[in-house]
Amino acid sequence: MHIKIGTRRSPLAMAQTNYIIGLIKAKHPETEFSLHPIATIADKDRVSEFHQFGIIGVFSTEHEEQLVSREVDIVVHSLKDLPTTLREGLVLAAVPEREDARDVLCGATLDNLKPGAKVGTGSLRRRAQIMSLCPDIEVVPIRGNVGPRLAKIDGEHGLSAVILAQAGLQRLGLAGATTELLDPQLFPHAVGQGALGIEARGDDADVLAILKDIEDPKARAEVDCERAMLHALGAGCSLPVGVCTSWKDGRLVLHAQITSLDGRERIVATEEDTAERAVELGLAAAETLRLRGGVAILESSYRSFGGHFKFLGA
Ligand SMILES: NCc1[nH]cc(CCC(=O)O)c1CC(=O)O
Repeated sequence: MHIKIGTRRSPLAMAQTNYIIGLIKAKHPETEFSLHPIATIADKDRVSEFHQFGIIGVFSTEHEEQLVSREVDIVVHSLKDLPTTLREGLVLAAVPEREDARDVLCGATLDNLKPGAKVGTGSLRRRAQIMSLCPDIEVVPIRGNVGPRLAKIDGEHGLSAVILAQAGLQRLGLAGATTELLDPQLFPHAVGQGALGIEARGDDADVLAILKDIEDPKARAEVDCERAMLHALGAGCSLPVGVCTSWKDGRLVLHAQITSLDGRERIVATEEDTAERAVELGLAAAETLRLRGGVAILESSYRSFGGHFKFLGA
């Protein structure tokens, strides 16, 4: 069996793709692979902030074309960057074991961020949540690969800290840069964060059978529930929706938070159910957030999209 893999060229995408090749080879040593690198919208447009792209898949649109045209057979995604609606004919074929899903600070820690300190992040969720915890700091929008983002700490932009995902740092061998793991109950992470997802064609039975062998049922239940919630809210990964999924006596517990962009308003919901009802659990959490006014906050975040080239308030 020969599997063609579509991948971005960024160090993180390459590390993730190679990791998945290793997982598949451990179960099916005879499998051969070829890599088909591609530039996504996110690679071609290095200027816009992510939320300006709206809820389209800035990392996934070109990949889905590669899959549909059969140029490639599978694509490895950071699940948090994969929209909750896939292109017709494509499926989320497998979710392997999840890495640490937490967000982290690199540079200054929460306790020693001084008033006026600058914290770098390109995500509206991280922006809203750090403003909520530390109202007197300044958030500076940054994007780019993980390495260059770390290099901005204490550099020309005067950033005291940047917020990143622990999973990405670990996959790049850069976890030594983490100075504080943020408690996900206080600082919930993005839907799907820390998990990889492999997208394939829904009718490609041979490939789907191989991919099933690297699935982790717990990780799958977690991301199914988180993604069902995000889908019901109509939100994408860059909106201020955070989650923290845990297990209690074999049951899945979903804690979710919507934060206003200025950090002043916070709507939370905590629901639990069995793993088999992961999707229903996600929908229940979305409904609770809606009843508590969370959707109104998201709608006002959407309105701040509208083609502006600066963050609201930045
Ligand atoms: N949006 C970029 C992105 N996509 C996935 C990760 C990290 C790895 C993961 O969450 O699985 C990152 C970098 C970051 O947010 O720090």
